Amino acid sequence: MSGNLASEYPAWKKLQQIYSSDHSRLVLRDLFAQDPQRFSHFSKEYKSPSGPDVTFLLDYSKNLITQPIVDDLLALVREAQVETFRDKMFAGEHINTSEDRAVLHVALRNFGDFKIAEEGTDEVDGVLEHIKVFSNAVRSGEWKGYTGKTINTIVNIGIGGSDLGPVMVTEALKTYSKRDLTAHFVSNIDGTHIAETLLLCNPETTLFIIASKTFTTQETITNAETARDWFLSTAGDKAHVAKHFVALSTNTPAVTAFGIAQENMFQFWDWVGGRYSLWSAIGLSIALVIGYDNFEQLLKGAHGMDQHFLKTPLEDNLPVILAIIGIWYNDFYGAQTHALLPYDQYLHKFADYFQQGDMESNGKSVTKGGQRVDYQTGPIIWGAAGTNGQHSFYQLVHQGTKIIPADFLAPATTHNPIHNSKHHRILLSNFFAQPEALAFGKTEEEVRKELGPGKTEALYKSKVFEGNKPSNSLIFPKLTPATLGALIALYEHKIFVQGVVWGINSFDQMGVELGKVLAKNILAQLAAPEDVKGHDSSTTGLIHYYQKHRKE
Ligand SMILES: O=P(O)(O)OC[C@H]1O[C@@H](O)[C@H](O)[C@@H](O)[C@@H]1O
Repeated sequence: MSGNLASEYPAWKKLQQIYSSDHSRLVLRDLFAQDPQRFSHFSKEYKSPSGPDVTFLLDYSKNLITQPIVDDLLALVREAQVETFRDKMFAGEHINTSEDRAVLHVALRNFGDFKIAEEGTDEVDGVLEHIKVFSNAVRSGEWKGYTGKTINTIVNIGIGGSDLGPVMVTEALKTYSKRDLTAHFVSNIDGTHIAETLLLCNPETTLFIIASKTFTTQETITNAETARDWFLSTAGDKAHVAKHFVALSTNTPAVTAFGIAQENMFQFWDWVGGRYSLWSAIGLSIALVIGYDNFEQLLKGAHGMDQHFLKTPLEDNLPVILAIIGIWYNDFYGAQTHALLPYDQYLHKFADYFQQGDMESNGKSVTKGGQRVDYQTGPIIWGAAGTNGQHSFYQLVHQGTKIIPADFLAPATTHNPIHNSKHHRILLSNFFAQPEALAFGKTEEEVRKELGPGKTEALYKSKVFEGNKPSNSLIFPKLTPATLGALIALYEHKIFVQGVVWGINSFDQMGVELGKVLAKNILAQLAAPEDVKGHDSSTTGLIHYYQKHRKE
């Protein structure tokens, strides 16, 4: 986030030369054969420096790297002054320059360690206490609806960062959830989303959580108004709203104008980016679902990773290692995407979550200094829970023409050891097998030996796996709240490091604005064909078709 062009760093130029001269020699079969200790050279075990016990193993040996390449990538990190910018972030400096804001999601999980001078950071504990008291009251049944009944359903209405984090975490930690409290998440402006959800709700026992940092987001406010109308159509008296609607926001006047009392508002601050907000009041639905103590464990697990990121030398710093490996493929190998492949059904929303986390952060093409970059920035993030992906897109990952770096993640122990853990052993055998198959493939010689003579040349060729497909493997003992917190923070900081190296601002999101403005303009023109003005022929034609065929 220095604003420099990454391509001007000496280490960048050196890495380009290394790629040109050496990449054909970077063959995993050979690299493993040459160094029997490769696994121990390129794997690290994380142990949380404080708080709850969190540990995991990151194996990055199946990457197209050597120690000199790692050293040059670390030199790049130094030249980009990543450590300086990291320290600025933790100190509360306004590193989000375009919006003149601090970037302080780390302050939301700072159990007293870091000194941060920014307005609002001293209010964090108070909001956590509010979350604790409120979530305990709802979960215990002490909080009653307007007819005196206990709340058994919550509906979080929010979008983007005010939705994806709570969705991902409540799914990931479902095993810790209060099973008699059902949680729904409504995000889409498509009326289908709220309509289908309301069919499952009883106004007497439902709590709506309106989650919006700005409290101006069209989707969220429209869905919230619809929910309020639906509620009032049964409850009648507006005074009952107080028992059934709470808000999570930085915008007190807008929350009050909506009709939510200030005591039912959970505050956060402009230094919390939407996609980094699950640790803030936006996490209220998480605390309701898994309980406040587990929510706090999540925060503490993340805090441990913050300390690791802040204090560990670069060569042992796990977010830095993930970041440099990503840069190596993204910028030198020309990889377009990065797959997140958790072998854990509970993590089935992990890739969706980091689609926003990574792509909204690093999907930029201008440096902080305003220069157009002449290299690739953020990768396309995608993925699915294993083993489902194996039966759909892995074909392309194994034998397609693209290089697709991937992270495989799995717990050693499952929360559901059914059938004597048979399921889990099968799952993990796949978790181990896929990176192995990707890295080492199957040669033509091996195929010929296996099939024997007399087959067509085409068949021999089609069964070859070229291998040399890179991946990281990350294995942890069990998916606990603290472990999940550490994993999320690991990826958050990876995104940070990459953003600094690329010289971009990872903390604004100007790219989401244009479409919103155009949609607002078009919304005002939808009534009649003669209102449709100022568009290209394609957009005009599409709107006219809609106007001709709609039935409202
Ligand atoms: O929480 P809000 O203000 O309703 O914003 C929701 C989302 O709105 C989007 O426009 C932003 O790109 C996201 O970053 C944000 O998370």
